[in-house]
Amino acid sequence: MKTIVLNEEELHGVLGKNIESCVMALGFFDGLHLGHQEVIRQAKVEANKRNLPLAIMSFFPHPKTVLMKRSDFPYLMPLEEKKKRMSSLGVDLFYVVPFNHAFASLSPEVFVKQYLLTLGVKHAVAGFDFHYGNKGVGHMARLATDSGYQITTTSVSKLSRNGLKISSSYIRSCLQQGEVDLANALLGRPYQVKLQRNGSTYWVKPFYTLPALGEYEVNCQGDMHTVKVLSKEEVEWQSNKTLPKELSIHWLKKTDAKEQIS
Ligand SMILES: Cc1cc2nc3c(=O)[nH]c(=O)nc-3n(C[C@H](O)[C@H](O)[C@H](O)COP(=O)(O)O)c2cc1C
Ligand SMILES: Nc1ncnc2c1ncn2[C@@H]1O[C@H](COP(=O)(O)OP(=O)(O)OP(=O)(O)O)[C@@H](O)[C@H]1O
Repeated sequence: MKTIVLNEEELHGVLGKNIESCVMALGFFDGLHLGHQEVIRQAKVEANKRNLPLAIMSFFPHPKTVLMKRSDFPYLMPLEEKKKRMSSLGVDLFYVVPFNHAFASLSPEVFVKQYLLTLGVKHAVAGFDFHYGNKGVGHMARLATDSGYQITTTSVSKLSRNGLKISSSYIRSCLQQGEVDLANALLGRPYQVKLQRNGSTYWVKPFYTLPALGEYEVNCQGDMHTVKVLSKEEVEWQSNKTLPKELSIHWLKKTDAKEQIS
């Protein structure tokens, strides 16, 4: 999989080249949960049907950090992990567009023409609630029109669980409640976090979110352990062995009574 950070310069560079046609899935895709996996699965089917590569367009940082000025946004995974998972889902090209005020203010038509048509998109796939263009007024039902009927579309229906849309926000709220087992069910795998040793405890690495304070059973390289979340950033690891510099853990379940991060 090739990753391209698509700033203005890169885009203008692409304009001069003989760009290959593609099928593209669009969205932020934080966590790559079951809803995201379904969008990418359907996009892969469309790409295979046409014998075209599958591209993803994502954004960075998260639009809410720019539009709502949220500096403490609780990301579920860093870009590096998103890349690895995208690649294992059969994505050929991963475009990351820097999300800033200038980009956010593009009209839906200009976004579709300047970005999607320039990148050779023949078919676009996104969820029923994907929005694009200034104030988020663009949506899947008008993307074909915005492209002058050069792009066809697939709008993926809502994937729900317990009557609620599976979403990154839902997973963030599960983590905040310590409901890591429900977060795992929405992700389709145990939630993973990377930690870095800081003396006798561990700090969470950037772009991961810890669950609520308290004790949890976790899996670390196939072994079960108990850890204690001490704060939004800090984890205590109980072990008699020498502590490694870095740990990658998968959260399994909360083992004490619920406590919330205030
Ligand atoms: C060109 C462009 C401009 C956008 N402008 C706005 C905006 O002004 N206001 C807004 O709330 N969202 C805006 N969005 C963000 C979308 O609403 C949405 O958050 C983003 O495309 C990620 O999609 P997803 O959240 O469905 O993954 C824009 C998106 C694009 C692609
Ligand atoms: N449950 C779902 N069913 C169908 N499509 C979905 C679902 N969740 C997300 N999508 C689609 O996947 C793409 C990426 O979505 P996005 O990153 O906005 O996820 P989200 O989980 O809705 O995030 P958030 O909760 O932060 O709004 C978009 O095209 C979106 O419409």
